[in-house]
Amino acid sequence: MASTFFNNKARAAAAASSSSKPKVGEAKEDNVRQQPWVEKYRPKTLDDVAAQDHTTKVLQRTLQASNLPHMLFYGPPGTGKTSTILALAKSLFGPALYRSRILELNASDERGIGIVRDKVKNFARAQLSQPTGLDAAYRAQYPCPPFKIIILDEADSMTQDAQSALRRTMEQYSRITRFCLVCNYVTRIIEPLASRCSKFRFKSLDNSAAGSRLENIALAENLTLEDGVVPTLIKCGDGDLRRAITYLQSAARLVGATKADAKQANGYDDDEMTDAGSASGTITVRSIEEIAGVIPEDILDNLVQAMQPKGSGSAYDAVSKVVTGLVADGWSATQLVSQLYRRVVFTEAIPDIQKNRIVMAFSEMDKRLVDGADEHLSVLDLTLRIAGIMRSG
Ligand SMILES: Nc1ncnc2c1ncn2[C@@H]1O[C@H](COP(=O)(O)OP(=O)(O)OP(=O)(O)O)[C@@H](O)[C@H]1O
Repeated sequence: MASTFFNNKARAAAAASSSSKPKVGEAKEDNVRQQPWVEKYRPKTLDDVAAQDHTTKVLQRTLQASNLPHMLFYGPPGTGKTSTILALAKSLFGPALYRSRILELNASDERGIGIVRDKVKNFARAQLSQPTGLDAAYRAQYPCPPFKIIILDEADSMTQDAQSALRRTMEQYSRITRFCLVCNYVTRIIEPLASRCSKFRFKSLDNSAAGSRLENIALAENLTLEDGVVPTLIKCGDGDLRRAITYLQSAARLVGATKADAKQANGYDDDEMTDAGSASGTITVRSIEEIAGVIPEDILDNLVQAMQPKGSGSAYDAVSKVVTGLVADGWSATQLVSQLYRRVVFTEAIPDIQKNRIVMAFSEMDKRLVDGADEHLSVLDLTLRIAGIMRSG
């Protein structure tokens, strides 16, 4: 099973590193190495934000005018929403004022009505302290406008009551406090709140923007990539750059583990790394797919084959056998649903009228899985329903 494989690798890497004595400077280097790359390569300025040109252009203008409206950033995960508001806030206030002028609440904070009445309101109404000790050069670089910013990340997970309570606070203290709501699903933000904000839509990164970002990271980290790794990362990331970067870092760790194993087994020290060591340092397409939990095409072929109409008999035995095997091998139901979706919906072989019903079955299954239904039963139900639809002609 994929996860066991990686756990063993991770254990081997940990064992290898704990048995060797750290050299001077290694601990610090390790900290840098272990820092999540999504943070390390988070855009620092608006110019660094890739593929959201319209949004960054408008925000550059507000930056020059130093006057922000309340804002609502929405769009798919990992497309730069949080990075953009953080970069904007840093450009407005600089390091000296950033902490006192920004309140950032994210999904790990409780965001019921209590927190809006308490933490958010208290910060929103607090008078601005006059910045002291900022020299002319600092003021020339950072506009330091006379307001604070409250960033509510994942605002779509706020309760309706909490969102309603926010309306009044937004209005009452707008002179000294601006809000930036960040969310994936704009429809989950109540209309009176949305209408108080300027809306900015973030789109999934196109392949070339995501690809060049990933290539730059690989270059900066001195990684060797097999042909096809970047397109595979883009495919597995599915428009989410955060996910693609995380897969790349996991694969690089695995390569690190392989090098450590090789060094330990062969007794080489750092300066004596051989060709064998560097060859094992190449990141492969398969390693990315393993990390992403991508189900190999031949396994998916078997499932699709079992679902095909054959004579008048039931598909149950054939489908159930493949699904039981998939579950026993530990493949995630969500992954299976997403790969199967692409297979079934993009094929020409199924008529549109059937696809219509199949898509309905997928959407119901997606909801069930999000609600925590049993994975085995859900996948079995979905695949049998699709088989039934295909048989019904
Ligand atoms: N447009 C982008 N330009 C450059 N880097 C990006 C971009 N989008 C995402 N990234 C990378 O992905 C990481 C995550 O991005 P970010 O947190 O801004 O996404 P998000 O849209 O706020 O996601 P979520 O909706 O899940 O909160 C960043 O640290 C950065 O490395």
